Amino acid sequence: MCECSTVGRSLKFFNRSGFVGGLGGRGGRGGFRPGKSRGSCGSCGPKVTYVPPALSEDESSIFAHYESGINFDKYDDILVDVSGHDPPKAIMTFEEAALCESLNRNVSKSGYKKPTPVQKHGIPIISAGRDLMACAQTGSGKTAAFLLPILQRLMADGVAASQFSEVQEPEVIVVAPTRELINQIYMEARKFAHGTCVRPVVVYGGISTGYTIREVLKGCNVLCGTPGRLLDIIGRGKIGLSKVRYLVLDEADRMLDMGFEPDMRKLVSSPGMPPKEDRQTLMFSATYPEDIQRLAADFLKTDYLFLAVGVVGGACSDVEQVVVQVTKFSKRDQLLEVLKTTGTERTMVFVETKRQADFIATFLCQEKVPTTSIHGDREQREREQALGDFRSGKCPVLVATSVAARGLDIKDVQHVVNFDLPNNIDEYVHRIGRTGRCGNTGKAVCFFDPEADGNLARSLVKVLSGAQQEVPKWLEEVAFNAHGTIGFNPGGRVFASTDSRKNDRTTSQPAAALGVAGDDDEWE
Ligand SMILES: Nc1ncnc2c1ncn2[C@@H]1O[C@H](COP(=O)(O)OP(=O)(O)OP(=O)(O)O)[C@@H](O)[C@H]1O
Repeated sequence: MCECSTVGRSLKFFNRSGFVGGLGGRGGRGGFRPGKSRGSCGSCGPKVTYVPPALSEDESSIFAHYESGINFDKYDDILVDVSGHDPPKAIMTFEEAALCESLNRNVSKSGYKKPTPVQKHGIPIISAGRDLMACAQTGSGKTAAFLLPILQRLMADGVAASQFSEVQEPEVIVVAPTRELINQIYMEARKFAHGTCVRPVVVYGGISTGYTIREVLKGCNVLCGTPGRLLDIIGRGKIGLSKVRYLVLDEADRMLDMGFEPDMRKLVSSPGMPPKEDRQTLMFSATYPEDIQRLAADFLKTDYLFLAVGVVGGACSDVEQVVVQVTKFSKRDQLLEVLKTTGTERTMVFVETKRQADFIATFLCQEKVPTTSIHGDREQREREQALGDFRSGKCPVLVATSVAARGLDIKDVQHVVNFDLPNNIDEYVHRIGRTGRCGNTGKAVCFFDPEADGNLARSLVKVLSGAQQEVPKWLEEVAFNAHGTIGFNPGGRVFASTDSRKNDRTTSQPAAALGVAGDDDEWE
């Protein structure tokens, strides 16, 4: 998606506010000069010339990881439901996965001792050649659940990247909705494939197309991409699809909602792409509205398996959720109050709009809170710098739009603040899932303005009770008043409870009505 259309808005804001940067000491005005590159599609505005810094080849950086937390073993208590015909038996250990030696070595260097439930079930399902729609809570290891069995198959078959081919023919395509997330998935693939002949490559908007093509032409077995850039590279004839064996949709519900669905349809109908009967299609997310599940079936073989770890769409129970009643004008002071208690602990603050992200980040900088920001109006260089400064702890506060809501796995994020609530509950579940990952605990504070957020009250109450969190009395009242008594059942579920093939009736909100990211940001 091209970002050109947003320049005018940003310029106006920056000129009026006199903002001169300070978001983590970088970025700011420089990125918004007229005439400076804003386009990512390559066909409008000046060419994007950004080339990301070379990656370290040092093993300690490739295998850097954080420790699993005190609740890691509690994953085993979560109910798992696999539906569909004849599912293979789950594995209990990585040894049972019978990974080849180099993959096994990379798994242990990554600090993985035992598989999480989505891995215990997902690995044998994928190894058995089945299509899969998998749902498991945020931070519970879905990435390795698809990467390990795929890489195992490629390694067992002796697949090797060829740098002598003008058209690269990857065996695997992984798509995800945001640049930072696809880059993270690529880094995981690179880690697990380390020291083998399998070569992952990543393509996404905001970086030089020439550089991207050169990287692809060095050899490509696992192509990770955001949809727009992926289709662009395919359209330039640099990628042949006839060898694709695996198509993975991470954040699958997002990839199939109205924002990305056309691109996904274009991808699967691109020349050379094997039909669904001749490839394995794998979908992963923590949330799956039922209508998206139905739509997803178009991409999957009819005998696909549905794996649900816990309640589909449920929030991670390792995150303590607190809801604070606010008014529009008290939010900024309350944010400062919250940040006073969190001190220098890493905190993500989610806001509704790009403009609001800049505004709040500037405000916090002025209040001497080292803060940076990430959203779709920042150049890729700035986005990566912001994430780097947040990861390193240089800026312990990151103000973000929903562009950072899904998938990002950042060490030591202890707090998530929903300064503005998103307009759909799934987005809330993903946002708070940036903390409390891999068995660690975390805290999420959400500012609830009854004037603005009343429509979310009911689903919020249900998410809270579903994750055994305290539901404030006032919130129950708001939910009750917003919807009356009929159909209001705080203890009930707002989620698609399971595989939509089991249900005749649709209970969830149509994805079309949910909109896309839940804010004004462009994701790709
Ligand atoms: N078996 C394991 N043992 C230890 N750590 C693991 C294991 N599996 C995954 N992890 C780590 O847990 C963290 C979360 O994993 P991952 O990012 O794959 O979660 P996810 O389920 O995809 O989350 P989200 O829904 O937010 O995208 C990562 O740092 C990953 O390296």
